[in-house]
Amino acid sequence: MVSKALLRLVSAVNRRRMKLLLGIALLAYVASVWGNFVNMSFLLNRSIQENSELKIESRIEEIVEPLREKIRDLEKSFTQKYPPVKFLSEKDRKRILITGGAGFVGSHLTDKLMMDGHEVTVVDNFFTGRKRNVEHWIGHENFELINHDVVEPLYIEVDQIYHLASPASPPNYMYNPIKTLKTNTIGTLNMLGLAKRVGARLLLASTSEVYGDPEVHPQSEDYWGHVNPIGPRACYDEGKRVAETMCYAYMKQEGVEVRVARIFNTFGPRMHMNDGRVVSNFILQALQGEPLTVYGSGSQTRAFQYVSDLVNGLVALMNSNVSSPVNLGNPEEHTILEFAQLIKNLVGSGSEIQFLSEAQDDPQKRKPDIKKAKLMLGWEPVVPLEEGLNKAIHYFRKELEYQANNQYIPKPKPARIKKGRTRHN
Ligand SMILES: O=C(O)[C@H]1O[C@H](OP(=O)(O)OP(=O)(O)OC[C@H]2O[C@@H](n3ccc(=O)[nH]c3=O)[C@H](O)[C@@H]2O)[C@H](O)[C@@H](O)[C@@H]1O
Repeated sequence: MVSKALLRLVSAVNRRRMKLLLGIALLAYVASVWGNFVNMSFLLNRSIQENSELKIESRIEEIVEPLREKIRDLEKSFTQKYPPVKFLSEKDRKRILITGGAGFVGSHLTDKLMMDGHEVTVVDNFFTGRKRNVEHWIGHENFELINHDVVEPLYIEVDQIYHLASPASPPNYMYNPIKTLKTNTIGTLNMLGLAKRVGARLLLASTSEVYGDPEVHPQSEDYWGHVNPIGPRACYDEGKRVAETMCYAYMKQEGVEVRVARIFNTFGPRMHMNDGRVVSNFILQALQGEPLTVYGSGSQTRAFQYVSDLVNGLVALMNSNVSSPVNLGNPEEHTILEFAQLIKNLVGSGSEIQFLSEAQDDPQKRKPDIKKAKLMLGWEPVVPLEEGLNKAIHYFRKELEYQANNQYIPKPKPARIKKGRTRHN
């Protein structure tokens, strides 16, 4: 009896223990499944989180990189090195306006006046001028660049005005004759009006073209010229002639101080690749192994001056007391054919010479008489032709490389008038 009762007691205890053990095992199982689940979802969450963090990081990088680049550019512009500039006292420093200051001649004049220590304001409508020509001054405290067309009035305070704004290459000025006329007439009136208002001295960049196809050789300042008033060049030739007339009307009637430079053929770095004048055309053609295009027989003559000589002449004239017109040019005269051969040799090019039809009203002979400039300004050109040409060749070689890297090589422009509607009226 006792033993049975004992057995029952033991088995009851075991059952309870078994139940307890089973309960514990179940709990342990549930806990482990739960643990795995928590672990897995933790890992899953972490990878999702890491993934989206990566995405956010790369998005931030995308946004921030251009900003970083801007900061680098800004830092560069703060530390930009300008060409050396002289210090001028308040009394000697002038406020100078150069219209067409981003063009070929204008940008070299800008360099000289900036380096001499003056405050220079360049006004340009960028028809033939380019920002690249003056970009090395942008940000300098003495320099200002204004995108403005002189056909509209301009109100600024200046002491001197170099009025150069006008296309100067035949294909460019014939491209839109009405605009060329407006620039040289209304533009000059506006600048003379400004000179009158602020008491500034104005130098007009006139041209050897006022002598037209000359019947006097060489041309001195007292020659009145031989211009076809209705020919394709008239918009420029007559535009410049009336610009000279306006200068002397303002001088006589309003007491404006004027200077008139009659500029003969000029060449040098920063001529536009597409300029169309003979020097840039021949050099580009020779460098690219293309035929050198001679218009007519090539027996017509020109005398070429290097741009730095011209710039020195312009500054000397502006600061002189000579108010009558002065020729600025290099009297070394060559036929265009001789010139083609010289450029071919200097470039070392195998290009052929191709004779094309003659340009209408092309002056047959041109050579400046520069006695007046020598006597009254103490000025004469000093850069030998070949030295200047080598500099221009070096410049155009670099320009071709630059253009090739930018996938664009313009062909020299022929001196032909474009048909159809033109821009810039
Ligand atoms: O270079 C300049 O300073 C002058 O250029 C031009 O006068 P132009 O003498 O006709 O200038 P180019 O177009 O360079 O022509 C010079 C001669 O070369 C000839 N030429 C031009 C380009 C060409 O590819 N081939 C060629 O034989 C022309 O027919 C002309 O007889 C402008 O009309 C003047 O205002 C300006 O002062």
